[in-house]
Amino acid sequence: MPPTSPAPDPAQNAADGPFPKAELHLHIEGTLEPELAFALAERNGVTLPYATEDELRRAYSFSDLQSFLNLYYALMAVLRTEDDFADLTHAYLARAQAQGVRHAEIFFDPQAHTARGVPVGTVIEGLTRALDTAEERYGITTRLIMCFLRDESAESALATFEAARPYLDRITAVGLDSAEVGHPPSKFAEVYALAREAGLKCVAHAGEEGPPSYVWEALDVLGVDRVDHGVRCLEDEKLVARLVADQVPLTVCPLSNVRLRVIGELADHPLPAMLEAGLLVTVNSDDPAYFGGYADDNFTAVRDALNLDEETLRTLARNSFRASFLDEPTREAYLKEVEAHGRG
Ligand code: HPA
Ligand SMILES: [Zn+2]
Repeated sequence: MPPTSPAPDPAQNAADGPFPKAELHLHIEGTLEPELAFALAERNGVTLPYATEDELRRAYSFSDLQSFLNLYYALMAVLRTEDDFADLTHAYLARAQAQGVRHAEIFFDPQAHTARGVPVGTVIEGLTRALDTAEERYGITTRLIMCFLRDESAESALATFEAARPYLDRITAVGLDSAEVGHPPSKFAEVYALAREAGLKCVAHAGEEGPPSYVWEALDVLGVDRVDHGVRCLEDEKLVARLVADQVPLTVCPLSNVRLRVIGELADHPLPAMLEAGLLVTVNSDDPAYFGGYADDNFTAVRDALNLDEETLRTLARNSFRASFLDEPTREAYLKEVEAHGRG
């Protein structure tokens, strides 16, 4: 099946097109667009509880993180084979390319698939088959981040890590996602220690719906290299000081924050205050098929809602590469592209 065609917005940014950027907070399962969901459902003989793509789209109205997760996990029923995961990834890469994404560090949720009888090897082989073509076909370098579902047990995370051991050479980092409140980072101290011992980087969702104490735990118990979301850090002055002092990157997802009601309106988003405080903030799309926009759609939305100027967008683009897990020469090459963008 060919990847779905990208839907670029020609009005974006100036004549130079979208800023070159890295996407650091992107759940590949959250890029499953309704048309691909229906196509895969048909291919795999899966019946979706929605008659049409429009009916499915009408379900994209969320009251909080859990209400989104319920649909996110339900739709994954259509992802069964290596081809499915490869097609999903090609569709994302084509869209990302049109949005100026030059580097993508991509989350996946193995437990959401193994729980349905899809082996972790099928998932990783499918994803990496597409990712192995990404540089040549789309001009995008990539990394893969394996996430543990925090509302599952610590034992399940450990078993997942062991099942993925044969594939660790394809994986750059581990992450932590799903329902946050009631599932603090410290629950996963043991599996994060194993991941670090195996030479992996560590990230974790914290401070999206959960309190600042979860961000402290992600830093001090899990030893994360980046915090995903982290917007609730602003409730704790000492935490902000720590994040600034150590320049711990925060992968903020503005359209996601509004759709999941973490923030009232985009115009009230604390992104400018976070930049002003000296935090190493990046802008990302999280689950773009569900939240109304891919990487540059998020850049454009915050620019318009918060009146950000070109130099602030350049800072966000620069931060995205600074916060990435790229090797230094590649990072420097991308940073040069950011500086040159829009300057003839
Ligand atoms: O925004 C998110 N938060 C937590 N878990 C998730 N899994 C997919 N998206 C998210
Ligand atoms: Zn996320």
